[in-house]
Amino acid sequence: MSKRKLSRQQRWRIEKIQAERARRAEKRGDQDAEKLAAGEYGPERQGRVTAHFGRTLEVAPADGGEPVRCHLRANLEGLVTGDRVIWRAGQDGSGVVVARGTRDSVLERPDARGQLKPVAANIDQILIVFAVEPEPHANLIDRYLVAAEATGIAPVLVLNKIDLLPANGGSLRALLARYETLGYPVVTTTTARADGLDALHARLAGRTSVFVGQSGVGKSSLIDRLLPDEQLRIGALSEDSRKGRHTTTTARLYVLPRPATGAFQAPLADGALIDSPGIREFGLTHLDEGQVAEGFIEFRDLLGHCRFRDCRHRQEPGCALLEAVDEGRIHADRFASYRRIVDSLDET
Ligand SMILES: Nc1nc2c(ncn2[C@@H]2O[C@H](COP(=O)(O)OP(=O)(O)OP(=O)(O)O)[C@@H](O)[C@H]2O)c(=O)[nH]1
Ligand SMILES: [Zn+2]
Repeated sequence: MSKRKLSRQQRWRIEKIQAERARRAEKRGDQDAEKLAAGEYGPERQGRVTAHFGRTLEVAPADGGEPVRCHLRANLEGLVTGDRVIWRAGQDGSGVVVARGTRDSVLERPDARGQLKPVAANIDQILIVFAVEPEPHANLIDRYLVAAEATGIAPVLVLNKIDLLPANGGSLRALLARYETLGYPVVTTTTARADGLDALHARLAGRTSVFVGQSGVGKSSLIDRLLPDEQLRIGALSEDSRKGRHTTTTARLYVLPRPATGAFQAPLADGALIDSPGIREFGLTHLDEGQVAEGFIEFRDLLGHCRFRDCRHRQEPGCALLEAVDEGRIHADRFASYRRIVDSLDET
């Protein structure tokens, strides 16, 4: 079969599918309009998307209660987990989403073709999980921080498995102190003690968070402890797995239950966790050299102050960054890390 013929056939198929989709969407739109006009839907309510499967969404009512399966009005596209929406309840227990609220933040991931797609919205903080074992390199922490800074979402460093920390704190404590000096919040955790997650609970309260970090640092263990309601998670998973390969891209929002014990029990506001395998693998993708430099927060005030406008901060005279390194205002390790990350961009 010739290439041309194949592509014509493909085009015909695609057009047919699109026409069918448009027809269905129109029909659904007409039905919606009729139902909305006939008062078959209740009043407008606020909610938040907890999961999405194509054009079907799960929406948690803002005023509490079980999530409701909703479909989208024909003119709404591209909603993701975490989106704030206006929805109306139908008479059959399902609902319709009629509007999307503005987003505070969006987390994007490359899809199968390498194009960035939003996967979750309205995230307040990215929890970068590290552990005493496997021991993190400063460079790895910096990579995550740069990636987080590029999203505009606040990063938080979580050092897990502190039960394995030597009595004097070891070199890791010193490393993390450096990041605290830069202004990054650091939380330490252990799943080995009942009170090991107290500081984390406090950090999660009232915010929407995602966990990222390299394999083996304890993300699953932490999340299992935060969401002890196994049924909830297993139910969500089996539902996702029916969708086959979509599992990796479908993010789910969990409202965190209040901790049953501990000092934080009463005053905590509800927190939420958005999780998916794709989000956990979040790392350094699609950044250019400028974004990497911006991702080092102590560089920011200096950028644009080098003698040469196109300074690459290597050995140029009058480089504001190199001067700051010489004077100790930028830590030499952080600068070395910056260079390593930039060099790795050239390789890809
Ligand atoms: N000593 C100690 N071990 C822990 C702690 N938290 C988790 N672990 C162990 O570390 C190992 C890895 O934990 P996981 O929760 O699977 O790590 P993960 O980050 O989810 O790893 P991936 O699923 O590969 O991304 C397991 O054997 C856990 O039991 C902790 O606080 N202290
Ligand atoms: Zn420079």
